Amino acid sequence: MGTQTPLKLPTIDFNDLNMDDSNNNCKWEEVKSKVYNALIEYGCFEAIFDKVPLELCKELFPSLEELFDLPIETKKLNASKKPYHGYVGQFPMVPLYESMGIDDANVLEKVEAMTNILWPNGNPNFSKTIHCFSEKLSELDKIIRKIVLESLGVEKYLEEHMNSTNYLVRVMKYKGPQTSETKLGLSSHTDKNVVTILCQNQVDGLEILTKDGKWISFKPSQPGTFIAMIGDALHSWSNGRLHSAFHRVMMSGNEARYSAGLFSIPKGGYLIKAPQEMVDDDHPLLFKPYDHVDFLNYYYSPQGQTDQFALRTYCGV
Ligand SMILES: O=C(O)CCC(=O)C(=O)O
Ligand SMILES: [Fe+2]
Repeated sequence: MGTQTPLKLPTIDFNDLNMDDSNNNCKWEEVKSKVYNALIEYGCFEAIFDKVPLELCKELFPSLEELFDLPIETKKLNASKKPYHGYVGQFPMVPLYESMGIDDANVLEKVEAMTNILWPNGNPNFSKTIHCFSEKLSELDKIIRKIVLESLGVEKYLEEHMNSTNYLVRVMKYKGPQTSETKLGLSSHTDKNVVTILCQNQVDGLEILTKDGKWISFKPSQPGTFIAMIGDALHSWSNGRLHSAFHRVMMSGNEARYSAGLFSIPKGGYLIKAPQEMVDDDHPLLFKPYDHVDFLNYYYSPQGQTDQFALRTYCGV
């Protein structure tokens, strides 16, 4: 009996690639085809992107440790009206998990305002690190979205598409379960936003479900890489062409896992609607137009929280 090669996500190198490279540039075309194929097949891929330098990631994780070491009463000051945009933790189902969020983290003043709530005596290093991380990583978000729209042949909507979102940085801590047994860190879900780009410390745990039902354990191919993932908003906008993958976090051992993600999120009031070019006889419309914030109200309701296919229930045709 032969041994099976473990499943692995595609790794795509974005170094030396710029937004304005799109006209007749070989590297752009090569990356474009890899990205599009990965998003159809897996809904995600590993990205090498040195505009966020390794040194910045090395500064980020100690900052996150400092953040999550704050007293619980302080962490709760990271409040938001939107679910999962502020402090989340102490859930009986996933006791290892905690997360915090910073809206518009690409805007320095917004980060500073949150930092000053958490550290009344200030923490300029924290603000600088989070702001720099989101500002630089938002370039990768924009490259990916431009590639997606070009690949779908609908780049004429690029400006509207880019203007329809905000950025949230969410940072996560998963305690080590202190056993050799594997424990659930974060339940299986699809992201609801447009694109998510994540990085992690040296502790693995993220798993991605393939279309044929196999879990891939994500192992970065080198330190400082990212995983980029499509959320339901882009799945529905592309009328199902791009896959939004179920994923979860499984934890074992003693060490805590820290991760940070940049989420591009549709603005409230903007109607997510597959362009007419995405709909034809072979691709009948899958979802009625919907507002992301209204959909989240359903998703975070008691019924929505037990609904694996919440978007389909909410606005499936
Ligand atoms: O921590 C991770 O790697 C995954 C986090 C995640 O899936 C999420 O925040 O939606
Ligand atoms: Fe997720």
